[in-house]
Amino acid sequence: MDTIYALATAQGKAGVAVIRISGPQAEAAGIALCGSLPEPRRHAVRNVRTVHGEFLDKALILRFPEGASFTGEEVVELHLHGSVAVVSAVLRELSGIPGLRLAEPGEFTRRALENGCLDLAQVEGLADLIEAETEAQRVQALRSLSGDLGKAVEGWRSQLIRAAALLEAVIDFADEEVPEDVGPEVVEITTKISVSLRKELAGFDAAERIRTGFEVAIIGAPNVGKSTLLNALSGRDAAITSEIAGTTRDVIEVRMDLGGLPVTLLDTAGLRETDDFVEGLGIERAMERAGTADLRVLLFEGTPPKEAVLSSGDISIVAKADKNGDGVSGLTGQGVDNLVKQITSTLLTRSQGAGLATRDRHRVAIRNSLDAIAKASALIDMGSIQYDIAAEELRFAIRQLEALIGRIDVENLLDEIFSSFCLGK
Ligand SMILES: Nc1nc2c(ncn2[C@@H]2O[C@H](COP(=O)(O)OP(=O)(O)OP(=O)(O)O)[C@@H](O)[C@H]2O)c(=O)[nH]1
Ligand SMILES: [Mg+2]
Repeated sequence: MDTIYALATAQGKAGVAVIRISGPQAEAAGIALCGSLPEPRRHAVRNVRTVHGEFLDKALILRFPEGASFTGEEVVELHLHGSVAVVSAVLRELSGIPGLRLAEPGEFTRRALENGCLDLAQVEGLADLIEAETEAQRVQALRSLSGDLGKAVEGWRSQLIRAAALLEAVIDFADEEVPEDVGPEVVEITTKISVSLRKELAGFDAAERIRTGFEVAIIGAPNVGKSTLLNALSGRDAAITSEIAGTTRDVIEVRMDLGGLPVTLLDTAGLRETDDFVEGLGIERAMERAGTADLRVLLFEGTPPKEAVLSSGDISIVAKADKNGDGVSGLTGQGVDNLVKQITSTLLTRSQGAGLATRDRHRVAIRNSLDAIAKASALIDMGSIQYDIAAEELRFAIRQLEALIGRIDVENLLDEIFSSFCLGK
């Protein structure tokens, strides 16, 4: 196993830069650079030098022994001055030590997974935490990182193993005196687990939205002030506005933090019949994105349009409140705070009940597991003659849950998951 190293902090000037070294030669490499290392899990200040004794930097050194580090391996951390020159000098020195090489993106975390320090769902939680930009994302990512999904899966798994074993015991005794019927006990287990799995599925949409963000589309007729409102909501001049109807063509996206929720606001082309080819394309895009958005804010003047594009929970609001009385005005800011509150509370309601399953991969595994458990229950109802097939279904359900946390069958997933990690993580 190679010893790997990388800059763990961001590139560029900073107060501190941390270089992390992990693997069987981490301590030897640390000693080569620093002369000596602190006690395990303690820190010490050392002069970092080249092998020829040239002084590179004065640094804080941390050492974690094998079995008590993030990766599970020997780890040495060099907390250097956050200088581009210092970092490149130390990296250059490390590259010259035989047996050491630069880590690939996510490789430290990959080793943590391989050494059983984290399960796959925790690895995904860590990736989410690093990506997190809002409070709701931070809280959810920390929950994933804590291993709650793994614990839940372990519970379901051990009960399903028991259920399958009960069925298999009956099969093994088939020619002998028939033991007490295990059907009712197995069905009790599968029913209980199905309820839990269904609850996880129910919380998936909210959790997934918190992870990737909600989309809110501003729609309405041309010239009602959609782009002006987007600019007012986002606090910047993101979209072109003009008195010419049909100004906006492409969908303009602005990322925002609303009450801790990640939200992408969409400004769209004004909806109307048009002979203008390009405007027509814009309207098609507007309809499409508005259709898939989580929430639509319909701006209108005069009588409220009976728009088929709206679904329940959507917001329609009078535009240009400065002229029309009630409603919202992107121009003067009137009613903007209220609209923000309304959007935020709608989305907060939808983000309630977020579950532990945050990715489509989780949803599919839970769905497959549930389906197999349902099949098993139906087979058990048909009598002990079907117990062997029912047990097979349960074994399939167990494997789906095992894949969920990376116990089995995940080699092909790893490259994809780790490709989203940055260098040094
Ligand atoms: N009085 C008033 N004028 C507004 C308000 N919002 C926008 N306007 C004006 O209305 C015109 C159209 O504004 P836009 O924001 O470009 O309208 P839009 O809905 O994006 O229009 P399209 O992109 O063509 O669909 C501009 O001249 C704005 O200055 C408002 O709240 N009050
Ligand atoms: Mg516009």
